[in-house]
Amino acid sequence: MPQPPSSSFSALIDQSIHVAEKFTLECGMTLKKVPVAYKTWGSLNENKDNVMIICHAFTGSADVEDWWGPLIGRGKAFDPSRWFIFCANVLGSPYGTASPVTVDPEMGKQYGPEFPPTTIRDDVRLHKLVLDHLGVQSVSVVIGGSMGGMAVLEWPLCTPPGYVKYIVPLATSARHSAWCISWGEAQRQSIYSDPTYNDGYYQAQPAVGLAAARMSALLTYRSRDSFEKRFGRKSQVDKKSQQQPMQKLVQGTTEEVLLTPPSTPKSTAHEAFVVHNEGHRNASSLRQKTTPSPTHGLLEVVATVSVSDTSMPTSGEGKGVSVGTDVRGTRTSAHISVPPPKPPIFSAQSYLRYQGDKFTARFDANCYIHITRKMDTHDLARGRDHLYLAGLGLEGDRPVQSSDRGMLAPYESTQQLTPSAHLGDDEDGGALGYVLGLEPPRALVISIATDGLFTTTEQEEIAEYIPEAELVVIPSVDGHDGFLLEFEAINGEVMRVLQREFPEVYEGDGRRGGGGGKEGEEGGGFEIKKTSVFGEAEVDITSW
Ligand SMILES: N[C@@H](CCO)C(=O)O
Repeated sequence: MPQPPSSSFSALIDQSIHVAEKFTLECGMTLKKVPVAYKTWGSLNENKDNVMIICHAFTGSADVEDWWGPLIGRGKAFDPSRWFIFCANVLGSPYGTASPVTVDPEMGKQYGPEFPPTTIRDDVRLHKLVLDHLGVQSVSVVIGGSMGGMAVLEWPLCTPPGYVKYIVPLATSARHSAWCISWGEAQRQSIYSDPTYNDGYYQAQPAVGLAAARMSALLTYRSRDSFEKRFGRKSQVDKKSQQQPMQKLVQGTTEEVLLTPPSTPKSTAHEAFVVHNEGHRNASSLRQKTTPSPTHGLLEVVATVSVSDTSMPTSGEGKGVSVGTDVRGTRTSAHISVPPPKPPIFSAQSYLRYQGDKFTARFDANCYIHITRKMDTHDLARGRDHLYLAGLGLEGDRPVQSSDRGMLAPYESTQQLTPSAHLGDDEDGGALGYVLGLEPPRALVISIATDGLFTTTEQEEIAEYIPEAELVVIPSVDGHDGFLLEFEAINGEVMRVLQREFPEVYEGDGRRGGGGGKEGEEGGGFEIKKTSVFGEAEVDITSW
């Protein structure tokens, strides 16, 4: 099987690669020659402790400028003139760190579906090796949202006490909820159901399944009201989105697949078939289909909707189509005197398809499966119940040691599935509350008010058990992705706590020079200046 370079996706990013000679994962497997992709901005101070770690979300990368760009710059929350900012790509992501698209140095071929399972804790331990390599002595603050927020919560627990001084988790949870686990499962099933997936041993990206997964994921990242406000029942008149071939990623090159079924109706039944399958992206199976029976009966339903509901968008080519009702009350076939109507395309539908295509050009299906499973393992109390018991004096007299904090907590499937005590079961929050109590004090926990994926209740739980933590709920119509879009509000909140917690860092004008893309840039506004490749910011929301 021809192998693409492992950098086929990561080549998009100007980043550094550190290679760890070997790394043992929580699952017990040892990876050799492990690439870790990372980016830094600013420079280390003399004490090598002015360190700000930023943790990326599910499909993000080490390129913070791409997805949180408006937060970086002089006078902003991520100020490279004051901070040494570090962001590393997670295991399993296609953007440079070891993943299913990486070539296994021992086998000489991509890991593919054989890439071993990894956890958020593995990411933290691996990224700390890079910080050690860079000479970092301790970390002032760790900030990140969604999956990045999971890592934020794990950093202080997977490193020696005091190594991390402060944390800002956004739009995240102390453990992955049943709701999130279920969405991940549904999205994996979309990928598995693509006939080209081939158990993960594909040469060409199973783009149809991956696009479907991204479409449903995207809906969980937004909100009902944001879609209503943006799209309503508008039609999509741009023919591009209906007719443009979808690009399939094939080992770094692209091939085209027809998006739409044959468009010349041979009969009214055939037209119904075409309308029925509008948007069905598996063009090859459509080509193999036999013409459906004219008595199929679907035409009536579809044609009636097209012409009797005047609020339905149409391409404008359906004028003159009439649908009658005979004396027995049975619908008759559409009377086609002019070219038949194209299936109606709502703007909202078209946007989803656009997002699906955009995503398959930048992400890998095996990586998608891998990272959703990684998030499923997230539970701060997993394997740490003994800390809680020791705290209650129920596990002998052994004092809690730093090595207990989960740095190499055993990972077994049974443990992964063992629920920790539920918050609220005990007044003290049980094991999870106890573990949250080990986090650095005064954390700023940020929630997006309309987040239906990682709900405000989950951030309330985090804030309740971290000593003296503060919860800020940011109003936003955008749902979960608000953490990638509400730049000004997030910047203000993060700046406020950083100046309070690290007054010494804000003395003077800040340093100039050193490495870092936006070193000299003054704060400026928070408008989106460029459409993010990896994040959700779009300059022109109508450009698709
Ligand atoms: N929309 C973002 C956040 C998900 O939590 C992503 O795709 O990574």
